[in-house]
Amino acid sequence: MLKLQDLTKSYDGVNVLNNISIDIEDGEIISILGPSGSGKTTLLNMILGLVNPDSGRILYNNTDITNIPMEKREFNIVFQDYALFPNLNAYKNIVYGLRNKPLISSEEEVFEMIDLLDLKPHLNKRIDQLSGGQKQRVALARTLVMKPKILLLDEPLSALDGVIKESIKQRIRRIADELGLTIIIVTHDPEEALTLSNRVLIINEGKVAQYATPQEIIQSPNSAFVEEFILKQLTIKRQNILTLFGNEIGSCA
Ligand SMILES: Nc1ncnc2c1ncn2[C@@H]1O[C@H](COP(=O)(O)OP(=O)(O)OP(=O)(O)O)[C@@H](O)[C@H]1O
Repeated sequence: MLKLQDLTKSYDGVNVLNNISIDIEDGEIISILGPSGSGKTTLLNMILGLVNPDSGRILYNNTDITNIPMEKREFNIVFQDYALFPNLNAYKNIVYGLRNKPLISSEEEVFEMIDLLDLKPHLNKRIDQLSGGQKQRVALARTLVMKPKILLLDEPLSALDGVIKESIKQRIRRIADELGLTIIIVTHDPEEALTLSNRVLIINEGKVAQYATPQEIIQSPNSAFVEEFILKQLTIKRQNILTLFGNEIGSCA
């Protein structure tokens, strides 16, 4: 279990995160959701070990890891731009991290991951010959063969279009189910957070606005902010679709 206890952070005297305390169970998919500048990436980087909190603690399986450096935490992140090596083909990207730690995944395990992410037909392609969704899957495979204890994803779906988005969402769910892996995702899209996660952490101005299951958030938003920010966006989306259908029906008549 990962426990964040009273995490607080300021930059240049400006408070960015304020007493963030949540528990994350093993195998859960958690989304961190909030408006731009609310502190989502700062919190993700704190869990990863890239940013130190000013105060508070991070516990992993009851061990205090607050001062443990990033490489020793054995968590791993897929960045928004995938950060793949353009001069290597897809397969070489996937196994890159194993060159110094070959015992982490056997060749059989690497190919199981390639199968899980449906990458076999693309292994010999250069990165610039891959679509956005294929690049995302290569980035996921490259990270997963290193068997991270926790997988962090920074806006994993924002660059993908609708159909590919749904397929990557399904794969992320399968990875959590089949590997029992804890996955923490940063997003600013309420629909993505509510449809993908077991629990959603909504942060606003550096504070926990609500931390609950998607169902609880939809049925009982605990503040005007949650209702406005989250539910209003979904309502607007729904209205836009209904309006579109209305116009189409109108134009057919
Ligand atoms: N290294 C830094 N130095 C100074 N200020 C920073 C630094 N990193 C982040 N901030 C500030 O902290 C606040 C929160 O930033 P953060 O990137 O965590 O927000 P976010 O919710 O991820 O935003 P977005 O959705 O736009 O990516 C912002 O006001 C940002 O300008």
